Amino acid sequence: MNHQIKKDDNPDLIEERSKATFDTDAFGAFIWGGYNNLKRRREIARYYEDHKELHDTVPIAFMTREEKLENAYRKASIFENHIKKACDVNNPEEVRYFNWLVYHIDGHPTSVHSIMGFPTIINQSDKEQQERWLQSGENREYLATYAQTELGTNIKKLETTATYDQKTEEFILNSPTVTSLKWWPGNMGHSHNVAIVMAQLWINNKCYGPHPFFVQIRDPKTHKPLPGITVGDIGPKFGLNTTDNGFLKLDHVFPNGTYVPPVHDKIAYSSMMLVRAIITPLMGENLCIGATIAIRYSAIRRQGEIKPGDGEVQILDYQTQQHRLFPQLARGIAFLLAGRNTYNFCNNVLKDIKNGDVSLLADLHAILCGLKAISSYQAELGLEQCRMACGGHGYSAASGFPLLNSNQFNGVTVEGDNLVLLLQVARYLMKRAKEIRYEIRYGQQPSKPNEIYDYLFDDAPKKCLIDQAYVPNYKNVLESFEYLSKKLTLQAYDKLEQLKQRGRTSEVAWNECSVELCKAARAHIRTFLARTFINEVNQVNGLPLLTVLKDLLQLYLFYEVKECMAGLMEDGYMLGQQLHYVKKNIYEALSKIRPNAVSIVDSFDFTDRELNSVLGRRDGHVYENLLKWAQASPLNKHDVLPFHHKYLGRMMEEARQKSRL
Ligand SMILES: CC/C=C\C/C=C\C/C=C\C/C=C/C(=O)SCCNC(=O)CCNC(=O)[C@H](O)C(C)(C)COP(=O)(O)OP(=O)(O)OC[C@H]1O[C@@H](n2cnc3c(N)ncnc32)[C@H](O)[C@@H]1OP(=O)(O)O
Ligand SMILES: Cc1cc2nc3c(=O)[nH]c(=O)nc-3n(C[C@H](O)[C@H](O)[C@H](O)COP(=O)(O)OP(=O)(O)OC[C@H]3O[C@@H](n4cnc5c(N)ncnc54)[C@H](O)[C@@H]3O)c2cc1C
Repeated sequence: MNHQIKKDDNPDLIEERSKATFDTDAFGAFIWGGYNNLKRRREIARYYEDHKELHDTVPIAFMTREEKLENAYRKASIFENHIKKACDVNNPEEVRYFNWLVYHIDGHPTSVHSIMGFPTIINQSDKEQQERWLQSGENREYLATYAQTELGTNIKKLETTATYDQKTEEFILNSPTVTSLKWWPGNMGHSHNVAIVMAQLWINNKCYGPHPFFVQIRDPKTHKPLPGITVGDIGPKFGLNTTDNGFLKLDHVFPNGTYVPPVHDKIAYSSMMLVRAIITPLMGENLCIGATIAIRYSAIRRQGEIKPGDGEVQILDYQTQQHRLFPQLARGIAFLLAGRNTYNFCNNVLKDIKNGDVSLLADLHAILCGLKAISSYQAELGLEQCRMACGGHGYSAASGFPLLNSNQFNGVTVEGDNLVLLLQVARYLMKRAKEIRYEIRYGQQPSKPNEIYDYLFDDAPKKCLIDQAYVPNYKNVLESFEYLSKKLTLQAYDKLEQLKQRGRTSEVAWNECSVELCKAARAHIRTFLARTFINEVNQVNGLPLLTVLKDLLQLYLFYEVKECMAGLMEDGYMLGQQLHYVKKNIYEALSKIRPNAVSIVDSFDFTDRELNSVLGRRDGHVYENLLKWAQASPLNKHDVLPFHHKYLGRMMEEARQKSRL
């Protein structure tokens, strides 16, 4: 049953919704982690709808950058009062959702304080510092950005220095070169007045590596930059244009403090882990939003005939359109599920770390790096497919895609370039490979058992077992991913070792294997995503929901296997006939999903505000609203543009006069 049917909606959508074979609320509860969460989302969305002061005065697409910033600041100034009424502020998902409704994809203009600056203070300060800065940070008496990236350096080699002065007992923060300027920190340009500056710590001429420092960059009252601080906005970007990403130059600035060594030398990186954990479900949500817009639009757009004489069909009936869109839906769901799992894992490990237990830190780091890299890349490609699936209207800001996709671009870069992060996964895999090749053979115990990589130590079947069974066997597909991941991991490891035996240094050998290393990392993460999706679906009771989820799972698994076919077939593990079964499973899944497609996207329960798209409107009244949208364009305030006669009008007039001569 589809709960979104309303009698005045577009008739094609009513028809689509009436065909649902499952309960959309049950699906929504599965996606958002239970019925109560679904209910809370609806209550929060209603709160947002009822409070007009939180709405945009005109569509964001029609605003200049300054207007966007002012609009975001205006909302931020009243946001704190509202959020306490709308949400349980201790529930991060409720807070995130309310933020999304109010600010949409451009984000809260103090988001870096919430997701990076302040968490760094919470997780990386001692008791005394917490007493001084926790409550005031919570109250937003100050706003802290996270200033790590520099104009031209990598993080191990950061150039910003924090030198301890024994006499004054102060740290002196300095940007010694132009390349050491902090560049990119969010909300640093104008909004925030404190920066958590990552700088190389020097004590008694000894460097202790990058450490975070709490630096007041603007006067708390006047908001003017403090002496020694040069700060500003880095200019317009592809997206996130309500975020004033900034530059910062420190000229011998003196924040005071003492040095307390952390429990692990990578604790300083824990703020990045938290954000990486947030990014994967966000990528899932973005992709599901794009798929919702494109699938609804494809259900109301009629173009061409399949059976001559039968009339124009909904473009969603074309197999090509389904093949373009449904895998995005399945991937979006896979990212949401894996993201939720690892977010919980991340919070548990961060709690352990606070108690001095860092045993799971490396496992967590690797999985977060890999998921962030795969999900952001596939979401970017997938959103582009969604845009293209909407034809010309997909290119209009009215579709929502220009804002969504241009913001999405940052996903592959923020919190570490994707390839750099895949190489971190590969580092971790090479340690497991070493255990497989040497340590276990010589009687040593492998590292602590862990569901994420145990398969690397198991003997999987040597032949692919995918067959043409009517009910697909997911275990056979999962084993194919495991086989590929293990093979690529060991191949990369053996190549590395051979190169080293031939005299290459570790670093040079690493570089010469880095494409293969990234392939191994991708295969490992694909395996994790597939396993998580299977595990989650296996926990579902209730046949109608289970059936539609299995259709999506079937599409996900076989689509991903097809993407890996070169690696699976090159050594004869998978045969040509099996590739044929894989494709058959994909096409079958597309046809099974087709009648439920609109109801599946309805199940996400996205409001029109979240979609921000005329094409994806819940009621399907696209064409009349496209006209309204165009008429609202600021250009159409004038019948004749104020500067028309100055240029084009004059040009035409002069041409007419000439031709009269
Ligand atoms: C569409 C919307 C998308 C998103 C919007 C949402 C929010 C985002 C908006 C804006 C916020 C953005 C903020 C930022 O970007 S903040 C800056 C983030 N910067 C980075 O992420 C830099 C990436 N680089 C790194 O993290 C490190 O350079 C890297 C981990 C790649 C390498 O570390 P290092 O330089 O130390 O070198 P290695 O020798 O390779 O590593 C040494 C060792 O340490 C281990 N390691 C590294 N990091 C961690 C960690 N976090 N936890 C645990 N362990 C870690 C690494 O595995 C090595 O271990 P070993 O192999 O045992 O030696
Ligand atoms: C919208 C946005 C918001 C941001 N917000 C913040 C913020 O709040 N705070 C902050 O500190 N930073 C922030 N950043 C910076 C961001 O974290 C970095 O841009 C990101 O980590 C990538 O680093 P980089 O720009 O130095 O790229 P590079 O690391 O220079 O990457 C450029 C290319 O070089 C390749 N490369 C680099 N190193 C290696 C290697 N070791 N092996 C192989 N290939 C390599 C990469 O794969 C990539 O292709 C933000 C960036 C953006 C775009």
